[in-house]
Amino acid sequence: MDSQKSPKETVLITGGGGYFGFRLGCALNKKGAHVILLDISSPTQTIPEGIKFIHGDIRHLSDIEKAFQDVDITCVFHIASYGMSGREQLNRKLIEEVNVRGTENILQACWRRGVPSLVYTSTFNVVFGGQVIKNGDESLPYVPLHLHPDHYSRTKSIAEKKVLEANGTSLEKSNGVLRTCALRSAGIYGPGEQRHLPRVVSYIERGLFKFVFGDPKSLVEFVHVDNLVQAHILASEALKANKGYIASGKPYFISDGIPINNFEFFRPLVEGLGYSFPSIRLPMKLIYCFAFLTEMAYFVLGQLYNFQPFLTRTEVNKTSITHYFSLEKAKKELGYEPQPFDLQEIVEWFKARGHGRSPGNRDSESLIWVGVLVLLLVVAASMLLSFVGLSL
Ligand SMILES: NC(=O)c1ccc[n+]([C@@H]2O[C@H](COP(=O)([O-])OP(=O)(O)OC[C@H]3O[C@@H](n4cnc5c(N)ncnc54)[C@H](O)[C@@H]3O)[C@@H](O)[C@H]2O)c1
Repeated sequence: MDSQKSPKETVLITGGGGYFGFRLGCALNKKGAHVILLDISSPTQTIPEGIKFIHGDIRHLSDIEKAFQDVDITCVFHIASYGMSGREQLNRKLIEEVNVRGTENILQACWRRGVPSLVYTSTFNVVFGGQVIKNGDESLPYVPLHLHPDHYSRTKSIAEKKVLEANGTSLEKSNGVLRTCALRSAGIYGPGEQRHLPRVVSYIERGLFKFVFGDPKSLVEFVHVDNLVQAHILASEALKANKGYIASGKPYFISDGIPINNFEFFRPLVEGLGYSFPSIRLPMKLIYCFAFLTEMAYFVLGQLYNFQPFLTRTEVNKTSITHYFSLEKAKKELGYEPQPFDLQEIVEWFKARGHGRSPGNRDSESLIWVGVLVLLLVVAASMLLSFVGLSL
């Protein structure tokens, strides 16, 4: 989206009401593009002038077609998704409808309306299924669908394949073809992020962040929202003739390029908010059993009370098994250069909203939660011991 060359381009962002989609929309708007955000939820922030928000559900082709009508869209950024974390991970039907059927609908609309390019926001999970990966590259195979530990990752993988297979297919309204690529993102962070950070902060504040787990040497990766924005803008450029369509039909891994232990990544946030970083480390297998229990509890009790499961098994894998990837291909072909960021701006963001420890703010609620947590850990430990006993 080079403002010098193409100031009047129109882009459509599915999931543009969400954290990343909105940030991308604002960046593209600043660069001079006309931006349309399509989402079932409005952005939580004020929509800047020049950006149009359309309320629509990607599960319904008619909603998408309304958003596409009367404009010549040059690029679709397909970001909308469902089921990434917490209790959402357990709603298989909705996950499939949004991630798979929604993606099929978006492709349909691109073909019918002659949209020449589509950038899909994918995830590391399409190749990570709980196995150790060190400096993996794009030649890694997809995780076989039946081996995915969760439906979100499985459906993101199906959707990514559909998007990449659509590369080079004919458009109905013109002689051109659709060009597509996929950016496989690490875990996203940044000020105002709503999916992971508030949950982490609520655990810290409720006194539940009392232990870490897994091997301290395990390494994972994150991506600052603005690095991911940069990568998406570069990817859309790399689907154009003047860049030799270099990204056509390809996936790229995108992260900050700094493998780090998951819990160490959050240390500046914990300490910056005035809390002590936990000194207890529990075995990963115990936490995996514990996550299984919390998922079971959600299946049984979630109908009556829609609470947030403390952790899911996928989250245990994602946080404690080494998996990080090379950025070589994204750097070489897209010109991606991740900028350095730290968590200080996030600490400030939370403090400005009244978070952070004040002396003596431990209350009875946090003691109750700690009690529940300990009880579940004891049950998980006895389950683990009986599994070990059975397998001996
Ligand atoms: N957050 C992460 O750590 C992470 C990691 C890897 C990949 N990703 C991918 O990045 C993208 C953005 O993630 P995010 O953290 O900004 O998520 P988000 O939840 O903030 O944004 C997703 C948006 O999609 C919208 N949406 C859901 N169902 C929809 C539907 N049926 N129709 C229209 N819109 C719908 C939601 O309302 C939401 O605004 C997703 O594709 C996700 O799979 C995220």
